Amino acid sequence: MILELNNISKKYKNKFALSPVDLVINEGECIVLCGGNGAGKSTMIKILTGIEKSTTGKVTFHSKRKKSFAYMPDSMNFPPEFTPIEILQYYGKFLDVKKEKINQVLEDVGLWDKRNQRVGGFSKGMSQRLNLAQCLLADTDIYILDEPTNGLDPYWVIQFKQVIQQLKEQGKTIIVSSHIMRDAIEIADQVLILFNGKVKSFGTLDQIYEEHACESLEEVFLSIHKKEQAAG
Ligand SMILES: Nc1ncnc2c1ncn2[C@@H]1O[C@H](COP(=O)(O)OP(=O)(O)OP(=O)(O)O)[C@@H](O)[C@H]1O
Repeated sequence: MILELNNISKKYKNKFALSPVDLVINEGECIVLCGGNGAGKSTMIKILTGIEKSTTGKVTFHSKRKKSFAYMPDSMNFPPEFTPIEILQYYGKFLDVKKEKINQVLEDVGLWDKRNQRVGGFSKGMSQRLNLAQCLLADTDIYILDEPTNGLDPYWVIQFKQVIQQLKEQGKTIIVSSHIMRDAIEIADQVLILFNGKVKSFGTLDQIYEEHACESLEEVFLSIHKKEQAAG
């Protein structure tokens, strides 16, 4: 196991954004946190990364590295007057990253040709790819990505999935949040389904389909939705 959540919960005022959850994540797996708007995906990610303090419980990283995870937030406001290369060099200094790695990451996210352009003129998708690039700079065991495919066009969604595949081949652990079920189907080893701050399922797609007697994630979501509505 590389990451452990024990009795993690988050309450804002009187409402649970995340009801208490225990979770074990194994090394080398890609976990997709799936759920609709307000399900608790970002809350869980923020607790994992330490951005938010949990109301109860403890997160334990079992990585032996100094930097135990890299993080891609759902959006980043990069200083508009800087260029991708300047921004990645800045991050690279803290991470002790070599120039070659910065160049490689810029290639991987398709920003090599734009490396000297000011990011103030970037589209949402280009900024999101730079956001992914800053996350990929770190050589670490766990990559935590919050809605990484947001704003990406279909070509870059496919490229993103290839980047994830490469990380998996290197034995990295990846935690991705997404409300796009196709993302989960294509990249997840295990899917965690959140609904109204509650973990409704955690397992492989086959396990989840069996548990809910469904044949697709869409059906699983509809079935959870119906049950929750019926329960009031
Ligand atoms: N800082 C906050 N203060 C109060 N409530 C919050 C705060 N952050 C999140 N919430 C609430 O917690 C719940 C879960 O929100 P969260 O952002 O984790 O959902 P999400 O699954 O990431 O949704 P989305 O796909 O819409 O981004 C929501 O009801 C949200 O309104």
